[in-house]
Amino acid sequence: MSAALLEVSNINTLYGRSHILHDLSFRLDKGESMSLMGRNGMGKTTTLKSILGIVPPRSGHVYFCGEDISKVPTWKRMRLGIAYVPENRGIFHNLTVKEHLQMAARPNSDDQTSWDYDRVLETFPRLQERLSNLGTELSGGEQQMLAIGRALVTNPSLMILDEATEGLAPLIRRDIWSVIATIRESGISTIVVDKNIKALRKLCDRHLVLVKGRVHFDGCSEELDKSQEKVEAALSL
Ligand SMILES: Nc1ncnc2c1ncn2[C@@H]1O[C@H](COP(=O)(O)OP(=O)(O)OP(=O)(O)O)[C@@H](O)[C@H]1O
Repeated sequence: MSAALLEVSNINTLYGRSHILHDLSFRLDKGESMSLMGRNGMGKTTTLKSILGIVPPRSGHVYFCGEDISKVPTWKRMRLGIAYVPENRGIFHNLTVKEHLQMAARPNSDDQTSWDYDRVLETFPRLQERLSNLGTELSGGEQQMLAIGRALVTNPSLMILDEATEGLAPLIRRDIWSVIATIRESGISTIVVDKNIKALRKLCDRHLVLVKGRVHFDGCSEELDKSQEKVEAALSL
Protein backbone atom coordinates (compact mmCIF):
# COMPACT_ATOMS: atom_id res chain seq x y z
CA MET A 1 0.00 0.00 0.00
CA SER A 2 1.34 3.49 -0.88
CA ALA A 3 2.09 5.97 1.90
CA ALA A 4 -0.95 8.02 2.87
CA LEU A 5 -0.88 11.79 2.46
CA LEU A 6 -3.15 12.06 5.48
CA GLU A 7 -3.91 9.42 8.05
CA VAL A 8 -6.34 9.97 10.87
CA SER A 9 -5.97 7.22 13.40
CA ASN A 10 -8.46 6.56 16.21
CA ILE A 11 -9.06 10.17 17.15
CA ASN A 12 -11.39 11.16 19.99
CA THR A 13 -12.32 14.84 20.03
CA LEU A 14 -14.31 16.55 22.77
CA TYR A 15 -15.65 20.03 23.53
CA GLY A 16 -15.36 20.14 27.30
CA ARG A 17 -17.20 16.99 28.36
CA SER A 18 -19.12 16.57 25.07
CA HIS A 19 -17.57 13.66 23.26
CA ILE A 20 -18.00 14.40 19.53
CA LEU A 21 -15.62 12.16 17.54
CA HIS A 22 -15.33 8.52 18.57
CA ASP A 23 -12.27 6.55 17.48
CA LEU A 24 -12.43 8.10 14.03
CA SER A 25 -10.01 6.67 11.47
CA PHE A 26 -9.53 7.15 7.73
CA ARG A 27 -6.77 7.76 5.21
CA LEU A 28 -6.32 9.85 2.12
CA ASP A 29 -3.72 9.09 -0.54
CA LYS A 30 -1.75 11.67 -2.50
CA GLY A 31 -3.89 13.25 -5.23
CA GLU A 32 -7.06 11.64 -3.89
CA SER A 33 -10.27 13.57 -3.42
CA MET A 34 -12.58 12.66 -0.53
CA SER A 35 -16.06 13.81 0.35
CA LEU A 36 -17.14 14.14 3.96
CA MET A 37 -20.87 13.84 4.48
CA GLY A 38 -23.32 13.64 7.35
CA ARG A 39 -26.37 15.39 8.72
CA ASN A 40 -26.03 18.60 10.74
CA GLY A 41 -24.11 18.16 13.96
CA MET A 42 -22.59 14.76 13.06
CA GLY A 43 -19.01 16.02 13.45
CA LYS A 44 -17.83 17.02 9.96
CA THR A 45 -16.45 20.44 10.91
CA THR A 46 -15.01 18.96 14.12
CA THR A 47 -13.19 16.37 11.97
CA LEU A 48 -11.69 19.16 9.83
CA LYS A 49 -10.71 21.15 12.91
CA SER A 50 -9.10 18.05 14.41
CA ILE A 51 -7.01 17.56 11.25
CA LEU A 52 -5.94 21.22 11.44
CA GLY A 53 -5.31 21.17 15.20
CA ILE A 54 -7.84 23.98 15.80
CA VAL A 55 -9.60 21.55 18.13
CA PRO A 56 -6.88 19.03 19.01
CA PRO A 57 -8.16 15.48 19.59
CA ARG A 58 -7.94 14.24 23.19
CA SER A 59 -6.44 10.95 21.94
CA GLY A 60 -5.40 9.32 18.67
CA HIS A 61 -3.05 10.54 15.97
CA VAL A 62 -3.01 12.59 12.78
CA TYR A 63 -0.23 11.82 10.29
CA PHE A 64 0.61 14.04 7.32
CA CYS A 65 3.14 12.82 4.73
CA GLY A 66 4.08 10.10 7.22
CA GLU A 67 4.85 12.57 10.02
CA ASP A 68 2.89 12.53 13.28
CA ILE A 69 1.50 16.09 13.42
CA SER A 70 -0.81 15.47 16.39
CA LYS A 71 1.13 17.92 18.55
CA VAL A 72 2.03 20.39 15.79
CA PRO A 73 0.33 23.82 16.04
CA THR A 74 -2.19 24.85 13.36
CA TRP A 75 0.01 27.47 11.68
CA LYS A 76 2.76 24.89 11.22
CA ARG A 77 0.34 22.34 9.76
CA MET A 78 -0.58 24.98 7.20
CA ARG A 79 3.09 25.55 6.43
CA LEU A 80 3.43 21.80 5.89
CA GLY A 81 0.87 22.06 3.09
CA ILE A 82 -2.66 21.88 4.50
CA ALA A 83 -5.01 24.69 3.41
CA TYR A 84 -8.44 25.35 4.89
CA VAL A 85 -11.41 27.12 3.36
CA PRO A 86 -13.71 27.51 6.38
CA GLU A 87 -17.50 27.58 6.32
CA ASN A 88 -17.56 31.32 7.16
CA ARG A 89 -14.85 32.02 4.51
CA GLY A 90 -12.76 34.19 6.88
CA ILE A 91 -12.45 37.18 4.54
CA PHE A 92 -11.00 40.37 6.06
CA HIS A 93 -13.34 43.35 5.70
CA ASN A 94 -10.56 45.92 5.49
CA LEU A 95 -8.29 44.20 2.95
CA THR A 96 -8.69 44.30 -0.82
CA VAL A 97 -8.86 41.22 -3.02
CA LYS A 98 -5.30 41.91 -4.19
CA GLU A 99 -4.02 42.23 -0.62
CA HIS A 100 -5.68 38.96 0.44
CA LEU A 101 -3.94 37.08 -2.37
CA GLN A 102 -0.56 38.78 -2.04
CA MET A 103 -0.49 38.28 1.71
CA ALA A 104 -1.11 34.54 1.49
CA ALA A 105 1.08 33.69 -1.54
CA ARG A 106 3.78 31.09 -1.01
CA PRO A 107 5.77 29.81 -3.99
CA ASN A 108 6.10 26.15 -4.83
CA SER A 109 8.96 24.56 -6.74
CA ASP A 110 6.73 21.86 -8.24
CA ASP A 111 5.51 23.27 -11.57
CA GLN A 112 2.76 20.72 -11.93
CA THR A 113 0.78 21.76 -8.88
CA SER A 114 2.01 25.34 -8.70
CA TRP A 115 -0.61 28.02 -8.15
CA ASP A 116 0.40 31.66 -8.17
CA TYR A 117 -1.37 35.01 -8.14
CA ASP A 118 -1.81 35.08 -11.96
CA ARG A 119 -3.14 31.54 -12.20
CA VAL A 120 -5.72 32.25 -9.49
CA LEU A 121 -6.89 35.35 -11.37
CA GLU A 122 -7.11 33.36 -14.61
CA THR A 123 -9.22 30.76 -12.81
CA PHE A 124 -11.44 33.43 -11.21
CA PRO A 125 -11.91 36.26 -13.75
CA ARG A 126 -14.45 37.76 -11.31
CA LEU A 127 -11.64 38.39 -8.82
CA GLN A 128 -9.54 40.03 -11.52
CA GLU A 129 -12.33 42.60 -11.96
CA ARG A 130 -12.54 43.15 -8.21
CA LEU A 131 -8.84 43.47 -7.32
CA SER A 132 -9.14 46.79 -5.54
CA ASN A 133 -12.44 46.04 -3.79
CA LEU A 134 -12.53 45.44 -0.03
CA GLY A 135 -13.78 42.16 1.47
CA THR A 136 -17.02 43.91 2.53
CA GLU A 137 -17.74 44.93 -1.06
CA LEU A 138 -17.81 41.37 -2.40
CA SER A 139 -20.86 39.17 -2.93
CA GLY A 140 -21.06 35.81 -1.14
CA GLY A 141 -19.89 34.00 -4.27
CA GLU A 142 -16.96 36.37 -4.77
CA GLN A 143 -15.95 35.96 -1.12
CA GLN A 144 -16.00 32.19 -1.60
CA MET A 145 -13.84 32.48 -4.72
CA LEU A 146 -11.41 34.68 -2.80
CA ALA A 147 -11.28 32.23 0.12
CA ILE A 148 -10.46 29.41 -2.33
CA GLY A 149 -7.97 31.58 -4.26
CA ARG A 150 -6.22 32.59 -1.04
CA ALA A 151 -5.89 28.91 -0.07
CA LEU A 152 -4.57 28.02 -3.53
CA VAL A 153 -1.73 30.58 -3.55
CA THR A 154 -0.28 28.85 -0.48
CA ASN A 155 0.35 25.88 -2.82
CA PRO A 156 -1.02 23.22 -0.51
CA SER A 157 -0.83 19.47 -1.07
CA LEU A 158 -4.14 19.09 0.77
CA MET A 159 -7.04 21.48 0.51
CA ILE A 160 -9.98 21.23 2.90
CA LEU A 161 -13.25 22.90 1.88
CA ASP A 162 -16.13 23.21 4.35
CA GLU A 163 -19.54 23.82 2.73
CA ALA A 164 -18.02 25.87 -0.10
CA THR A 165 -21.28 26.01 -2.09
CA GLU A 166 -23.61 26.69 0.87
CA GLY A 167 -25.98 29.63 0.41
CA LEU A 168 -24.82 30.47 -3.12
CA ALA A 169 -26.92 30.97 -6.26
CA PRO A 170 -27.07 27.93 -8.61
CA LEU A 171 -24.81 29.45 -11.27
CA ILE A 172 -22.16 30.42 -8.72
CA ARG A 173 -22.39 26.95 -7.17
CA ARG A 174 -21.70 25.48 -10.61
CA ASP A 175 -18.59 27.68 -10.93
CA ILE A 176 -17.35 26.62 -7.49
CA TRP A 177 -17.81 22.90 -8.32
CA SER A 178 -15.92 23.40 -11.54
CA VAL A 179 -13.05 25.12 -9.69
CA ILE A 180 -12.91 22.29 -7.14
CA ALA A 181 -12.58 19.88 -10.09
CA THR A 182 -9.74 22.01 -11.52
CA ILE A 183 -7.96 21.99 -8.14
CA ARG A 184 -8.18 18.23 -8.04
CA GLU A 185 -6.92 17.90 -11.62
CA SER A 186 -3.93 20.06 -10.69
CA GLY A 187 -2.83 17.28 -8.33
CA ILE A 188 -3.94 18.76 -5.00
CA SER A 189 -5.73 16.33 -2.68
CA THR A 190 -9.06 17.58 -1.42
CA ILE A 191 -11.49 16.94 1.41
CA VAL A 192 -14.86 18.40 0.50
CA VAL A 193 -17.75 18.83 2.93
CA ASP A 194 -21.04 19.43 1.13
CA LYS A 195 -24.65 18.31 1.05
CA ASN A 196 -24.82 17.70 -2.70
CA ILE A 197 -24.21 13.96 -2.87
CA LYS A 198 -24.65 13.88 -6.67
CA ALA A 199 -21.91 16.47 -7.21
CA LEU A 200 -19.66 14.77 -4.64
CA ARG A 201 -20.19 11.36 -6.29
CA LYS A 202 -18.96 12.80 -9.56
CA LEU A 203 -16.06 14.79 -8.15
CA CYS A 204 -14.55 12.61 -5.41
CA ASP A 205 -12.75 9.28 -5.46
CA ARG A 206 -13.72 8.34 -1.93
CA HIS A 207 -16.54 9.13 0.44
CA LEU A 208 -16.78 9.22 4.21
CA VAL A 209 -20.15 9.42 5.93
CA LEU A 210 -20.33 10.26 9.62
CA VAL A 211 -23.12 9.43 12.04
CA LYS A 212 -22.76 10.80 15.57
CA GLY A 213 -19.01 11.22 15.23
CA ARG A 214 -18.39 7.69 13.97
CA VAL A 215 -17.56 6.41 10.49
CA HIS A 216 -20.79 5.01 9.05
CA PHE A 217 -19.48 4.52 5.50
CA ASP A 218 -16.02 4.73 3.94
CA GLY A 219 -15.62 3.69 0.32
CA CYS A 220 -15.08 4.59 -3.32
CA SER A 221 -17.82 5.91 -5.65
CA GLU A 222 -18.75 2.40 -6.86
CA GLU A 223 -19.13 1.22 -3.26
CA LEU A 224 -21.18 4.33 -2.56
CA ASP A 225 -23.56 3.31 -5.35
CA LYS A 226 -23.88 -0.18 -3.87
CA SER A 227 -24.57 1.27 -0.40
CA GLN A 228 -26.92 3.97 -1.66
CA GLU A 229 -29.80 3.03 0.66
CA LYS A 230 -27.61 2.89 3.76
CA VAL A 231 -25.96 6.22 2.92
CA GLU A 232 -29.15 8.03 1.99
CA ALA A 233 -30.77 6.82 5.22
CA ALA A 234 -27.83 8.20 7.19
CA LEU A 235 -28.08 11.55 5.43
CA SER A 236 -31.82 11.99 5.64
CA LEU A 237 -32.78 10.68 9.09
N1 LIG B 1 -17.36 25.02 20.08
C1 LIG B 1 -18.22 24.05 20.42
N2 LIG B 1 -18.53 23.83 21.73
C2 LIG B 1 -19.37 22.84 22.08
N3 LIG B 1 -19.99 22.01 21.20
C3 LIG B 1 -19.73 22.20 19.89
C4 LIG B 1 -18.84 23.24 19.43
N4 LIG B 1 -18.77 23.18 18.09
C5 LIG B 1 -19.59 22.16 17.71
N5 LIG B 1 -20.17 21.59 18.79
C6 LIG B 1 -21.09 20.43 18.78
O1 LIG B 1 -20.40 19.34 18.22
C7 LIG B 1 -21.27 18.56 17.42
C8 LIG B 1 -20.65 18.39 16.03
O2 LIG B 1 -20.60 19.69 15.41
P1 LIG B 1 -19.93 19.92 13.98
O3 LIG B 1 -19.95 21.38 13.72
O4 LIG B 1 -18.65 19.19 13.90
O5 LIG B 1 -21.00 19.17 13.05
P2 LIG B 1 -21.19 19.21 11.48
O6 LIG B 1 -21.39 17.81 11.05
O7 LIG B 1 -20.11 19.99 10.85
O8 LIG B 1 -22.58 20.00 11.37
P3 LIG B 1 -23.06 21.21 10.45
O9 LIG B 1 -23.43 20.60 9.15
O10 LIG B 1 -24.25 21.71 11.22
O11 LIG B 1 -21.94 22.22 10.37
C9 LIG B 1 -22.61 19.26 17.43
O12 LIG B 1 -23.43 18.61 18.39
C10 LIG B 1 -22.28 20.67 17.86
O13 LIG B 1 -23.35 21.25 18.57
